Amino acid sequence: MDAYFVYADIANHLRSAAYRWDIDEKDQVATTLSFMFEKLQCRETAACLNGDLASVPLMLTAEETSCGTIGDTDVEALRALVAPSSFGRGEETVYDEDVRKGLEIRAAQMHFDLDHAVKEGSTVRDVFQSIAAQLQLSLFPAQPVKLVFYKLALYEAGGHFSAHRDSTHDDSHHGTLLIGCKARGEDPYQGGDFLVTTSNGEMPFRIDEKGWVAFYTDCEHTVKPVTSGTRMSLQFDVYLESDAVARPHTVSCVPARDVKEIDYDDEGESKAALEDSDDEVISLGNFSEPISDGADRRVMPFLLRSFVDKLVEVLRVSAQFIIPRDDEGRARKKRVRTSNHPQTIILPLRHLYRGRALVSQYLKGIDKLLVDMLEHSEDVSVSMHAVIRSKVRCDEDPAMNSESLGLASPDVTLYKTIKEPVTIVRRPTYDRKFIRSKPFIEHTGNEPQLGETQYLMGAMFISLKNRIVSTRTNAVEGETLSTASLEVETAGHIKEKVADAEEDLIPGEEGEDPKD
Ligand SMILES: O=C(O)CCC(=O)C(=O)O
Ligand SMILES: [Fe+2]
Repeated sequence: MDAYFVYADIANHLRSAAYRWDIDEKDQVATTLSFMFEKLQCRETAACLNGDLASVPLMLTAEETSCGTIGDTDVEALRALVAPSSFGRGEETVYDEDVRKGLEIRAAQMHFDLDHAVKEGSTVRDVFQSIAAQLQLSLFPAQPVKLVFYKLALYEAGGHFSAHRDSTHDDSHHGTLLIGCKARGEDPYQGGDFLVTTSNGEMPFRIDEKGWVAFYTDCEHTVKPVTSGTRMSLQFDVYLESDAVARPHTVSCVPARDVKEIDYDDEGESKAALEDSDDEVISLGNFSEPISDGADRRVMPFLLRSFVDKLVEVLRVSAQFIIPRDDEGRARKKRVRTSNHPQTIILPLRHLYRGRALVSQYLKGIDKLLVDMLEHSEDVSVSMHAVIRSKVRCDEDPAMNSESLGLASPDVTLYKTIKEPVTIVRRPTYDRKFIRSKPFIEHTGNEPQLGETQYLMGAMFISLKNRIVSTRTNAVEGETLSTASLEVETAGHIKEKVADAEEDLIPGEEGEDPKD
């Protein structure tokens, strides 16, 4: 059954089928967990109409003059500054019109006059501030949000950019914001559709001067070929950091908020988001995401809570070592092993994180909501690590086939094999794309050699905190312990082990697709 795997003591028992824990009836509860995990959906894009954007002037830095506004852009003035757009392929910077055909102007050559009044009583600064506040509510709840101008992109007929993820420019960089510009004296561009692929499906947008679109940096997106006209977009990087960190080209920064301040109604929409803003909200709120099949699947806060409750239940059911107590509550000396059920649950992170950004302050979407809830849980402890899963395939001798699970080091090799049994909760429609994989040994020479693939992902490790779980009657190897307490010895040993390794860990890495 694919929904859920257990790996046990793999290093020492590579070929032992006995250590594979298949799901049978008693494991229904864990299977349920996998389906519940799948149901946890969270928005990964946000978009909003904002009538004030059109009157924001675009300033050319060298001349200190404007080249019109977002709603009426002097394309001829921009043409003197444009350069062809490259993209990143692995470590290289590449020009390849099959992947990307477009022009751009870098942030150093343009800026915004933040004090300019767009209408009575409100300035360009206020316009960006309102966008940053809405991004915080919709994509980055309670996290500090900073908007930093990155570039202007210009596509003419034939221009396009095939599916890619945006390059991240720092560990704190987690989103992209786009605002379209209208070319002066031209009809609106044709073609040039903008598609964002989220883990909830594909979302189409039109990039124009009427509003803004934002998405997490690891969401793949595509600019379809422009068929006529001039398509321009202003691109901003979204950093999760306060204004104590100085960054050139910053246009706005909203500070972190106390999580408790965010007040979600029963629909999972943030009430504040709707009250604070005059803008027409297309999609706001942290828990809902209209998806492309037309269904409006919503993740209510209670779904998240019941998922965490179920996690705790599974861990309790799996509690492996129990210390029977006598009537005075003293632990009996001998520990009785009742099962080899895993005491650690591994939840793969849904998003990608670079370098050392695998920390709760930088998590995105459902990852962030889950970690926040787990960190506040009285029942479980949570830590995050890069996990590597290796599959070894031996065509000569299929009995040699094996899989192992371990912690990854910065060079994406196995750092430490996880020997304890663990449960990995996989979504039934789990998407490989979010995990980097590489075949690293080929069949070579005359000798048969193992073929091996590694998958790397960021994951949460969850285990019960050390505590008395319950006082109840429990059968232990046929013996009935009346008034016995069950004390669960947690999988803390995994956590300690990981703590030694922590310094050198690299989390879920980005793939090698075209990036910008
Ligand atoms: O212009 C756009 O809509 C976005 C372009 C883009 O994805 C990029 O330049 O990375
Ligand atoms: Fe992009």
